Amino acid sequence: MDKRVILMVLDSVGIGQLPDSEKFGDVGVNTLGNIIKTYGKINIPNLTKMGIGNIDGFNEVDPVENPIASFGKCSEVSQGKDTTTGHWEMVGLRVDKPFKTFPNGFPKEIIEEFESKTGRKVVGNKPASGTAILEELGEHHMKTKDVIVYTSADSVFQIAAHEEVIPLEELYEMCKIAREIMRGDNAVARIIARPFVGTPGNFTRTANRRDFSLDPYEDTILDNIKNKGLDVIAVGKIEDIFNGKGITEAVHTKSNMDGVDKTIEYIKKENKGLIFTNLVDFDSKYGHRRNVEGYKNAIEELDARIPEIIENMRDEDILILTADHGNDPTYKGTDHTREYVPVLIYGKNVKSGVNLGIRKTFADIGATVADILGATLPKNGESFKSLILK
Ligand SMILES: O=P(O)(O)O[C@H]1O[C@H](CO)[C@@H](O)[C@H]1O
Ligand SMILES: [Mn+2]
Ligand SMILES: [Mn+2]
Repeated sequence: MDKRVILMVLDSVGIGQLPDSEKFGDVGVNTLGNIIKTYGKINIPNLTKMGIGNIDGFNEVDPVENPIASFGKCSEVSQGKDTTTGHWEMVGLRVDKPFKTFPNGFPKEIIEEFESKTGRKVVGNKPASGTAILEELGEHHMKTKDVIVYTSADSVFQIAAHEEVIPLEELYEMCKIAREIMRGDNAVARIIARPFVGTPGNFTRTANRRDFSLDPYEDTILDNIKNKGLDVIAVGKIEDIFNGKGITEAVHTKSNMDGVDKTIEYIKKENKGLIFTNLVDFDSKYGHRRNVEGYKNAIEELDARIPEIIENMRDEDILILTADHGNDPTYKGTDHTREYVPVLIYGKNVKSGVNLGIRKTFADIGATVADILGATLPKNGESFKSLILK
């Protein structure tokens, strides 16, 4: 049987400050570590067995004697701490020039162009937390049908609209118009549709969020794997993060647990190559909301599903758990945090207990995946396949 890799990104589950985190305004950040510290201990027996506590410098979980996985952590070299940057680096691209951000909102000309092309007026136009801005402007939007445009510390142009006020299709259409406007000098990493429902004081965002990314500017290992005739199956927001480039099949998800379900469904199916999953609730539902308890519960909930993932794997399958940046819910503000990400690799054909140390770049993961699948290696990153395969 062909080898298959299941690469699962636990969105924002970082494991501690990088040497350059201070430059990003992040001191003492440690998403998983600080959550554990808040409670003394959390219930993650499976991550513990895999060796999360054996990772160099991650001291919030006690190391185990015989971890069932190989373990390590990766540094981010790209100049950013957002989802796009993290995932692109992971598959072999380096983002040397940070994506453009708009800390004072978007220039007047951009808003005017957007208004004239969409036929809708804009309110907001500033950096904001997505839930706070609904409290502030949701009611106004419902009365006037003006759309709420906002940004954040990330390179994003976000459009919020009530699903019963503006049909989803129109919202997605507006995102496509914004995507065309926000290119060249104004190339934001993502345009994001933020539909919501409910009544003033009780608004909730729905799972119909869509991200409209830029194309990765070069081929990644996803293209290399696809070009070999293998499957590249995207679960959750992976398809959006790469704007579909290098992906052969995709499914969107409603929640972390739905993401795990759909990943397991694909593990059970006949396919070969890569199953690439992103579990975004950690980040969007808990990290940005600075909801420590919610984040802790979400990690415990994921941990509890690990045995089921493993039981469904074929002998040739290789599972990699990692993350794309941090989002420490105990830290000030509501933004991502610059952190190391964990790497845990498990499979019947993978050696257990190998310490992969501190890898210089997330791209080591992509290089290793390409190497395992016999695809062209990325320009960046060093494969550690020879260290881990039996
Ligand atoms: O506050 P919300 O809308 O969840 O925004 C968060 O989600 C967006 C994309 O990750 C970023 O802007 C981030 O700040
Ligand atoms: Mn992310
Ligand atoms: Mn985020």
